[in-house]
Amino acid sequence: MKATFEVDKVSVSHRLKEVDLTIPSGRCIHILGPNGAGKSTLLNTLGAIVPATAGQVLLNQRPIEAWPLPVLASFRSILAQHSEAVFSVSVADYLSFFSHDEQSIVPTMLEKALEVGGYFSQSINRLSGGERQRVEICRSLMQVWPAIEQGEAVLLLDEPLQGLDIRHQYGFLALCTRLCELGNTLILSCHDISLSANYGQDIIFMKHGQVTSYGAVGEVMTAQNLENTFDCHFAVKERDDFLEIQVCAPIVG
Ligand SMILES: Nc1ncnc2c1ncn2[C@@H]1O[C@H](COP(=O)(O)OP(=O)(O)OP(=O)(O)O)[C@@H](O)[C@H]1O
Repeated sequence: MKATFEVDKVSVSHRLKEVDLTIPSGRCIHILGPNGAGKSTLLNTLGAIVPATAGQVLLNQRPIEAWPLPVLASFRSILAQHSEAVFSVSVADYLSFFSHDEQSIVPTMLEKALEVGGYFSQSINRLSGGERQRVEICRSLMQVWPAIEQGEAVLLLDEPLQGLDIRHQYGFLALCTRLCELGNTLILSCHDISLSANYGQDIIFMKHGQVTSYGAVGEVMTAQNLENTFDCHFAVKERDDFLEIQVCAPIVG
């Protein structure tokens, strides 16, 4: 079963305004927009955490609120922007709650990208912000790992790159590409425009609770769209396979 979203004129009071989107399965979609644009709200509405006050979200033609929670939880995972406090358990114990494998706690593909094995004996509450974020990304993916292996997962990640050092940012983005190649659908919010330009397949630009532009990176990653979204001057240059994004200055007045 491949996951497809149809978002039909979805509003959430004072937070989202008449959002229309069709999101096919197997894509790696980055949501970009300034603070307060509605990125987290959109992710939470797609994930059935925040209900729409008008319009409808369909997941595989079925209203999102009509999915039984245990079924939804078997293939849809959410990484929240701020992780909840956890009891003082070791990282190994924490992750083992979400493990589907008796041989090793963390799947090899995740360990290669996130390198959490070195923290197994440490208490989760004593990790640095970035270390904790890697553990939380790992947890969110392990939660639906059988669906990921089948290429049927929907991964909704709110600012997953937050706090990651450069090595783990690139490791994680390469992992995202691999997960989408398997057929999984990945939707994440991000504040690093250059990384999104080069690692996202599709971009959703948001501002003031509305989607201002949505499409393949090559079509929508234009200086005009960036300026409209962020109120800054931009230069976009294509170099070989690489899109170079320069922020020149905020638009004044
Ligand atoms: N629980 C809530 N109840 C009411 N309004 C909220 C709630 N959470 C967020 N908002 C408001 O909704 C708007 C969109 O917030 P949202 O968190 O979706 O933005 P965002 O694009 O994810 O921002 P950021 O980049 O700062 O994380 C903001 O104006 C915010 O103040």
